[in-house]
Amino acid sequence: MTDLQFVVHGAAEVAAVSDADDAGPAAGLETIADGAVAVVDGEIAAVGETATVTRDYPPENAATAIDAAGKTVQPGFVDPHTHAVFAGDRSDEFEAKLRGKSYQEIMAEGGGILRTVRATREADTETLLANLLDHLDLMLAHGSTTVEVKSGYGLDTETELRMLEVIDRANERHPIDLVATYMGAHAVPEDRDTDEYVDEVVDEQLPAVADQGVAEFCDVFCEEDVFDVAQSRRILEAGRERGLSPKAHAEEFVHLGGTQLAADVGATSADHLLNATSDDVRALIDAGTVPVLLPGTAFGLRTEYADARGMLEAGAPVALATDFNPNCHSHSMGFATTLACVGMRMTPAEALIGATRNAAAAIDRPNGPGRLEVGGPADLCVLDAPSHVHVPYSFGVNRVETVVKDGEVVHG
Ligand SMILES: N=CN[C@@H](CCC(=O)O)C(=O)O
Ligand SMILES: [Zn+2]
Repeated sequence: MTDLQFVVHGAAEVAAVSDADDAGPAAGLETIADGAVAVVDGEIAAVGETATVTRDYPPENAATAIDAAGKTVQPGFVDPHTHAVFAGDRSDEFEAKLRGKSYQEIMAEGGGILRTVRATREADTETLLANLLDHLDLMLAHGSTTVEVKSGYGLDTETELRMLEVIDRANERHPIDLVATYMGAHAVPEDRDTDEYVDEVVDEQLPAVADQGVAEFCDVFCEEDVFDVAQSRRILEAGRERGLSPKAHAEEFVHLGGTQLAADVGATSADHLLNATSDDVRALIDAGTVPVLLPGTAFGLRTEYADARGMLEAGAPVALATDFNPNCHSHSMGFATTLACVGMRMTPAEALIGATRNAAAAIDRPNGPGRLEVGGPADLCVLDAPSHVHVPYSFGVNRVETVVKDGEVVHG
């Protein structure tokens, strides 16, 4: 006996995302007018026109039914790049940047990441957990149902482990599925030699993280005046030997070679890519490494955006993320899609695919979240808007009305 858990019906549009049968950046998106979705035992049992779906799955038999007249049903967003565990407030740096200070100048003065490191080390674990849960509540309200979270504001074994423990505990009690990334190589701690710190990451932090089994990925900030390509390679290879899949922050401020490195080490994703070249993009495609673009970061720093169009036209599965962190204070994947469209000339359909299915690929979830298809997990949003286009179109407004995780209403 199966339980009809949830039916949403009469939707102006169901934006069904699945694997792409054809080539093309938005392939795999099917929009169904007067659509419906039925969920049985946490899995999507039917997607299609309301008349067809409700014949087999009558809403009156469902534990929960939503009449979605005038509304859109789409997959829950997958946010594959955040730094959401931290303490402290850097809103004054936002003002300093508006007055003309650069991110690197702030960092060189001991602000930026290192300032958040000081605040995070001083914060107790319960405070870090409460902060993360607050951020996750906002992300859920904006339609994210799976979120990657990095450590990297500890930069010592004890605090890095505490951050990862906080992610693990939040994952236990929050509806959002969390994916943990260890990023001890997010910055070089104050008054430390970089090579010595890389030794610590490789010989002390990584083994401790791997022993605890609290992270799936290992990330590194491969950037001028942070970790160079050789240091980044050492860390990512050491992580891989200990079972952590590589990721890299690459070509954010200068072109250093982090993208080629990500491809070389078989990274799951290479992120930022503001200064990546077409050869870099080719290397990512050949290696099966997903490019993750973070348009909120470029927007907040008032820099050029990454070349999303060039990547899409080369055939890359461009993913989008918020990059939520104290320097990029947006919890909203919807806003990321607006910036992707307006700032990077992606279409709303490409942005939806980038924020769902491609984003799931960027955290190595190729068959689960970020899709709305029969047999997939019932993670979806109902938008108070008549089509998926209204998400990027309605900038500054959250169109997410209801969020469903595993067939249960968890928001709205
Ligand atoms: N660029 C490096 N790391 C973060 C910023 C972290 C911070 O400034 O606190 C990012 O991906 O944007
Ligand atoms: Zn980042």
